[in-house]
Amino acid sequence: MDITVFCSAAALDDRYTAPAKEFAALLGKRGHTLVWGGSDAGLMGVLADGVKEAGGRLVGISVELLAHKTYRGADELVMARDLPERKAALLARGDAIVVLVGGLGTLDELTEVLELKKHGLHTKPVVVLDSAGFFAGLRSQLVRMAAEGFLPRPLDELVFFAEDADSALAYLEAAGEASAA
Ligand SMILES: C/C(=C\CNc1ncnc2c1ncn2[C@@H]1O[C@H](COP(=O)(O)O)[C@@H](O)[C@H]1O)CO
Repeated sequence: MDITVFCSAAALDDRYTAPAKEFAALLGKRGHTLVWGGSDAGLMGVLADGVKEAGGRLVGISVELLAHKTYRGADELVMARDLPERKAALLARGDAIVVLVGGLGTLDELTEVLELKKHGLHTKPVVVLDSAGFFAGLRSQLVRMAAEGFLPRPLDELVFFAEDADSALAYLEAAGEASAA
């Protein structure tokens, strides 16, 4: 599968880098392709290094504004003109979306992907890898939205919260097999 990953561009401690490395190693070993923002910054760089070391393929979708932070070892690099074009390309290139810990950029990417899915504009599986309980607050906000009628579809149709890398990838692989059947 081609798996689009959104995650932090910040340098983070081991609570967050260890699960990202574990996910990257599994992704590469199982023959998947990483599609990501094409940067070597922070967790984005850690993820790309991990996938590369594990023998996976890398497709970077960067943007002119951030060209100076482009990761050097990608198998394919696409340069978008602006951030909206890049976000659309990141969604279009992946068979599935995974979100690792991140800040406002990652949150913006996640909410856009969920909003588009809510409207039926894509049907790709979306997995949030909830390392160290980082997404507990967001998850409880989404549960409240669902319980109080703010969402037109069940929350579990929109997003799956995974506790670890193994269950994140298992969910995606099962979803990929189901859509191929
Ligand atoms: C210019 C610097 C770092 C480069 N920054 C980025 N490079 C590539 N992609 C980025 C960068 N910053 C944000 N993004 C996108 O948003 C997500 C990360 O944002 P967050 O706020 O850190 O969560 C990520 O998925 C990217 O697609 C500094 O030297």
